[in-house]
Amino acid sequence: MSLALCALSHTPVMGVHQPADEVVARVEAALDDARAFVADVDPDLVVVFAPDHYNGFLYDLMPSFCIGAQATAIGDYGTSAGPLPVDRAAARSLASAVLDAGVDVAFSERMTVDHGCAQPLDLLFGGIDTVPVVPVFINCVAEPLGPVSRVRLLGEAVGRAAAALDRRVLLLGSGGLSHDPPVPRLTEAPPEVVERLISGRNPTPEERAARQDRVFDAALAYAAGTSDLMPLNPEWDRRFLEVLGGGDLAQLDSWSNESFVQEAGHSSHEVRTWIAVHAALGAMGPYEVRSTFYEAIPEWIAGFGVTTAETRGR
Ligand SMILES: O=C(O)/C=C/C(=O)/C=C/C=C(\O)C(=O)O
Ligand SMILES: [Fe+2]
Repeated sequence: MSLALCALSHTPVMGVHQPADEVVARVEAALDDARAFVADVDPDLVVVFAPDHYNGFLYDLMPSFCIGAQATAIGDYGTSAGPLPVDRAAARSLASAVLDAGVDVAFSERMTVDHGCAQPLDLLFGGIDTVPVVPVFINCVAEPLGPVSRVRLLGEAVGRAAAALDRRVLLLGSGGLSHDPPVPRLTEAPPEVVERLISGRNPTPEERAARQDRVFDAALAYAAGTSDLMPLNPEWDRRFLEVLGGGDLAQLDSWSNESFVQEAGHSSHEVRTWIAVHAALGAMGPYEVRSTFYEAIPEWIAGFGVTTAETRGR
């Protein structure tokens, strides 16, 4: 049995509008480090904690958390499409254990995932179908959200259950850090967008392309300094990473949801996936960060981080 962790930001803009070559090279080097770490861990199961961006989870029924026993990726923003090789027995076992621990996780036999789940698998494994996975959805965009303490408890419960599987498990977190890309919000959107957030599954290719183009255009404006989207907050990002590295995750319980938005943008809630993976790893004892990378990358509207960690003394 072993647990290891990799957490990384995702961005729809990667490969579309690139930052300077030296920035891309630094990101690639960090991803190379992460890939080497993952190759060394040689996981036979990846538990991937990911948000969704109104592709699989909409306001017709929005759970806080959901474990998928079967899942399909839609292939947005150039990420891989198709069925994920979900380990159904492991998914059921994790879901049962998490429920037993008192965390009311939803369970799906038809989960749809988007780039939030597929991009880190593509980046680390070269595809979404190379290693058995269990996808764990964490709602990071659709307000209202529960407190981050619940995310920590979810992570701890998954970590304990994953350790009991007697497998080499990689805990993979996807999202964040500070960023405020143009993801619509129920309370502010015009009626036609509200309807899409409630029941807009399976848009036409044209509708999807228009949505994606809006994000790409927003990234261009953001990089050019002509956007009114909120600035990245590297200072906040570094403070957050420091807390995670230190292992005392309960400190984050006092960070209110409003403070995330005010200091680091609406989509900084995606760091819930980082909290979950660190809590999961920490559930089995103290851990050590093996590598960490951070850079604010306006071209990608992303405080971009990559962290690997494993149980101390492994
Ligand atoms: O316009 C929409 O409905 C959707 C927009 C997105 O999916 C934007 C995604 C942005 C990220 O995933 C990010 O974390 O920056
Ligand atoms: Fe995202």
